[in-house]
Amino acid sequence: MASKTTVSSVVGSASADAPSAIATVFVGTIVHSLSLSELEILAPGVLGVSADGRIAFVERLEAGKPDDLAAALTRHNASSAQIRRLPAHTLLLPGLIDTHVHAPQYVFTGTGYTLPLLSWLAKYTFPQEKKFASRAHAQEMYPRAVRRSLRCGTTTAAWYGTLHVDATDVLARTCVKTGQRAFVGKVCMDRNGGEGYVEESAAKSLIDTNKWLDDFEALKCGDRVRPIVTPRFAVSCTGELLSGLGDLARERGGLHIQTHLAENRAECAFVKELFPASESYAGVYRDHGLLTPRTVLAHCVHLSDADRTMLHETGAGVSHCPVSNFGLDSGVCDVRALLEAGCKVGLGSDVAGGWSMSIVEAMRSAIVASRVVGHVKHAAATDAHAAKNAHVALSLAETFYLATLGGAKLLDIDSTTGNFAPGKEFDALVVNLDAGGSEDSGARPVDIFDHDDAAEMFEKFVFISDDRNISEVYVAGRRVVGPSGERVDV
Ligand SMILES: O=c1[nH]c(=O)c2nc[nH]c2[nH]1
Repeated sequence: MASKTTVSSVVGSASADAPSAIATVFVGTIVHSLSLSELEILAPGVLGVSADGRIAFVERLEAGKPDDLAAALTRHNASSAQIRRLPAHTLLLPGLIDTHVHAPQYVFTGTGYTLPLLSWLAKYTFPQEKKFASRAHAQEMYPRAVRRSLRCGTTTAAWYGTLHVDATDVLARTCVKTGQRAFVGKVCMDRNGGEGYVEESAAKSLIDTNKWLDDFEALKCGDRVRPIVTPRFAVSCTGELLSGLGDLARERGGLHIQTHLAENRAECAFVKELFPASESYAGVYRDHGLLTPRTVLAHCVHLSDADRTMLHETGAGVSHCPVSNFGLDSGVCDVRALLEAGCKVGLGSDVAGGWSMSIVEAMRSAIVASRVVGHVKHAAATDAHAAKNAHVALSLAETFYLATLGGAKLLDIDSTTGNFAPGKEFDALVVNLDAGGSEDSGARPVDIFDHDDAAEMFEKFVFISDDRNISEVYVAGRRVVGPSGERVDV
């Protein structure tokens, strides 16, 4: 499809230049995270986006005082900007961040949830991933996965591809073309793969990874789509490959790294057999130079206190994937313990271990998972005092932080995205809570009533909305999903 940028699809276009004029001003209910515990609800609020796609200002307006908006526009030199008044029952939110998702697995999402991890990999995952040896297959499937992710409001994704250099190149190009902010990884594995789905040696895997990184540089897609070094997990990588990838990430200027850690008990036992000299599964990655402040570790369900301390001390962070942890019956991650240990945490859909691309679904499941952890601890507590202090479940504000600013911190892009702090790029969702049908059709995912205030509308977004409610998606000021859900070609 031909490249097309319409005036209405761009509220600005991010560049590194000096601040530019304010192009668009949104007026309505604005919600974003200031920190783990602070959710700011501006009802009403006003947010200005510069012509360069960055957030120029965001502030509260005094309800019922129209002069307040005029004063804000004058103060910010925005009187000639386009004003977008958001209707009632509409929220302006920062874009969602999926810190762990497998693009080739999109094709079998929703199937296979009767098998545990290692059998599931053998039966579903490796046979499907193998098909991406064909570039044509990748060209057909990857746009579907990335568009679905954008449609669910994911403005940044950390994608796993497959072993194949060519197909992973297609994935990166798809992210560039569709406008999603992304990290894209060529998967590496030199043992314990499926039939015909394993690299012949550590050396070959490293040669291919270097080639893929060289190709990536040649794409010249700037910072918005970046490579991420991707050893699949310790089960499928020899020590030689793990160390080689750790060295490569360091030598190439501190590249991001992603892998899986301690998802399932059988997997943990297997890793113990494969790496008897390491202190723990987390220790395997540390011993091979893979725990850095730019490392994203998916799952982390079965960790000890010492492992959590190790993650905190190395700066490596966790992608919490609750939907997948339920889907593959892997266990329940204690996110509170990770946060208390000072670990960075974001949310991951982990399609297709997870059955949904939606980080909103991940938020709901994160709340449920955290409550389950609390009940289990409560039941195990030996006295009433211990039971009372057993656990504090994740709050709504904390969970939204994990889905946005927490994910940005985990990926080390929080100076660019994650909330609406001035200077960041405008990655945002317009959420229409009236979407899906007429008021009396019974077809709406969300029904808003007169008694619902802004906080309650936001709570309904988290607990009962679906992708029909996400009417517009912006990345760096560019609209990548349109008002009625159509894709804007970029
Ligand atoms: O949920 C998961 N999905 C995967 O593809 C995978 N590979 C290793 N470990 C994994 N866990």
